[in-house]
Amino acid sequence: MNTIYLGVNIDHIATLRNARGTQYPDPVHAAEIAERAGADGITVHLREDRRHITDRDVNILSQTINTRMNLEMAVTEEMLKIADEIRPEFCCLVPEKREELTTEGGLDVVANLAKIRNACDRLGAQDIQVSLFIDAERDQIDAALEAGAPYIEIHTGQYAHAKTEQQQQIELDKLRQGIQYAHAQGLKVNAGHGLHYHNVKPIAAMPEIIELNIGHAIIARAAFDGLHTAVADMKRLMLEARG
Ligand SMILES: CC(=O)[C@@H](O)[C@H](O)COP(=O)(O)O
Ligand SMILES: NCC(=O)COP(=O)(O)O
Repeated sequence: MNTIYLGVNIDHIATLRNARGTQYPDPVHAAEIAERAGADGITVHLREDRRHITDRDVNILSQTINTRMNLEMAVTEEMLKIADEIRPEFCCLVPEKREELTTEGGLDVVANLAKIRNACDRLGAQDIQVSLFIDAERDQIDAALEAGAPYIEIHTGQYAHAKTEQQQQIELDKLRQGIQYAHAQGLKVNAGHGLHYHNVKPIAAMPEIIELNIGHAIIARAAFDGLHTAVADMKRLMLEARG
């Protein structure tokens, strides 16, 4: 049975810091604790509005992370230039709307194929592994292949936010079909968004998945149990699910 990796998204450490304009809690410190607790990578979303993670955070993290950085970013010239300067191991291209509370869906690769293919080419030329954050839809998966991305990250938000067990099962089946299809096409498959301690196992059990990127639920749990325990507990659940 193959293993599964945990990318810890530390955005909301920065949300707490920015709430008061203090220097604490520092995402740089959080990354060090998360890695000690078993994180296989650190994910940060540098949003256009810098509502949480800032350019300072990304710059320092790029010099201090011991595992690997997954820089989430919109497909803009500004962000592509930042990725060129930072040279993270991974870039995950995500949709972004200023008014959104959090990411609301996957990238529309079908409608933006030329732009996204160009971004994949530019990032790939800098030896950055590109992942496209998409919904588990065949047309988007096919478009991701056409765009030349080696990875996709399947958006698990619909599953995570399902209101009933029946709807959750429907969303889980959609995810499973999309993940199996993408894997069969030769894509490397990650997943994330809205996963927490009570819904992560069915996703982690899917053998095609390489990595889960999880943030909000871990940072929330850290408020009560501490970040080291929150990360270690999530990693343990994922490995238990994988068997
Ligand atoms: C793409 C995704 O699902 C998250 O990684 C993203 O970072 C969510 O945005 P916030 O972190 O701002 O909630
Ligand atoms: N791409 C998903 C991610 O990095 C974390 O999303 P969430 O767990 O904060 O919803």
